[in-house]
Amino acid sequence: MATRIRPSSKRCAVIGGSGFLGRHLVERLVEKGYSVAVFDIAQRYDIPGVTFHQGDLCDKQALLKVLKDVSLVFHCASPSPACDDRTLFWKVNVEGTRSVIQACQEAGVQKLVLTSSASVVFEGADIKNGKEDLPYAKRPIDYYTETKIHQEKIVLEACNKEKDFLTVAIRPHGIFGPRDPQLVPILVDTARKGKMKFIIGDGTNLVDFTYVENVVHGHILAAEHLKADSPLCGKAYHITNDEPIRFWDFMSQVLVGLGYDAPRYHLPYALVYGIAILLWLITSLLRPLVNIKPTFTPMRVALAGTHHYYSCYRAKQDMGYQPVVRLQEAIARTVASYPHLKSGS
Ligand SMILES: NC(=O)c1ccc[n+]([C@@H]2O[C@H](COP(=O)([O-])OP(=O)(O)OC[C@H]3O[C@@H](n4cnc5c(N)ncnc54)[C@H](O)[C@@H]3O)[C@@H](O)[C@H]2O)c1
Ligand SMILES: CC(C)CCC[C@@H](C)[C@H]1CC[C@H]2C3=C(CC[C@]12C)[C@@]1(C)CC[C@H](O)[C@@H](C(=O)O)[C@@H]1CC3
Repeated sequence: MATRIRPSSKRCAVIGGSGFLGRHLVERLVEKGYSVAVFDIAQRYDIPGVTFHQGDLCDKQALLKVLKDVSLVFHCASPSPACDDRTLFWKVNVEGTRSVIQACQEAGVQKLVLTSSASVVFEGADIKNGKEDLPYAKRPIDYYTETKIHQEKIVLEACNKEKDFLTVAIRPHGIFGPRDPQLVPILVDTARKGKMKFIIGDGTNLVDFTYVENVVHGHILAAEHLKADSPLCGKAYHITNDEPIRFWDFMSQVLVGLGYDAPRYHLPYALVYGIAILLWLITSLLRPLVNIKPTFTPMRVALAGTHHYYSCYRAKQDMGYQPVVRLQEAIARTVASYPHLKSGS
């Protein structure tokens, strides 16, 4: 039997490396001297020294070709939560992740770092300083999150020290920063439609928003600390900015920074949540005839009106994690990165 020569521990692949988080991760890995192969359904940029492989992670043979000479894989690919396609979520996040694991094992990859989500434990009720031992949500806030739960379980269960295949899951929450296609663009779009005048609830609910560079830092620390004798094997880790902020203060700071008015008028949480459920029911019934996407979905209202912040004590203890960019600096950098979204532009 031919023995496989172990590739350098600095040869890695980033599945989903063309995305928002993936690209920031690739850039930092290159800065740190890693040689990086990106595997993604799309190529959206070019960086010297990074090889791009266009393909679907559900295609095990295509993945195998890319993974055969890497020792470390980051899996941060997923359909966008906004795409609302249940078949695609299941195919990519669940079945596709199984094919990623098989390809890693067949190719002799030693470490797999999954980007999971803190929302795997969120059911719409307050979470204050939640630890990783909270049970998975029995009623997740949406189907995307349901598939993230399955995905995380599959990856963590695959950790096998005897087979020299180690896995870990990073659970970020509310990632933001330059080039994010989701949080700031949706917020600005909602403000431009005149729908950001209201605060849902009393406005005191605390939430984690995590700057993308801190999330990247957590991923790389996890990869570097993941060893057979380390506590990381088969575990999940919250990675946040460790500075919970009032949801509506965060939204207001971003809006005002971009030249829009901050929301001012309060609406009762239960009322808005009830209306969101009703709208969701009506639009679901009408879907065969017309595809309307409401701005205030039950999921967004739940996220906007409850506490959801998480402890990253475990990451501090096991991998020496500390955020590298503080929240106010992160907000300033983010606002400055969106000149095209400024009011009046
Ligand atoms: N953005 C957040 O707030 C947030 C929070 C917690 C967790 N996450 C997780 O972080 C990861 C990255 O999210 P993001 O915000 O960068 O999303 P993104 O949409 O910017 O990036 C996802 C990337 O995955 C790629 N991809 C999708 N389907 C694929 C497939 N079948 N094969 C290969 N590549 C595929 C896309 O082309 C894209 O480049 C995801 O796993 C997401 O669930 C995101
Ligand atoms: C219409 C307004 C009330 C809100 C406008 C901003 C929202 C679009 C974002 C505020 C919190 C964001 C968020 C996510 C998507 C965008 C928001 C709802 C996620 C659900 C995206 C998927 C991640 O896995 C979740 C996570 O656990 O980090 C995000 C949670 C926060």
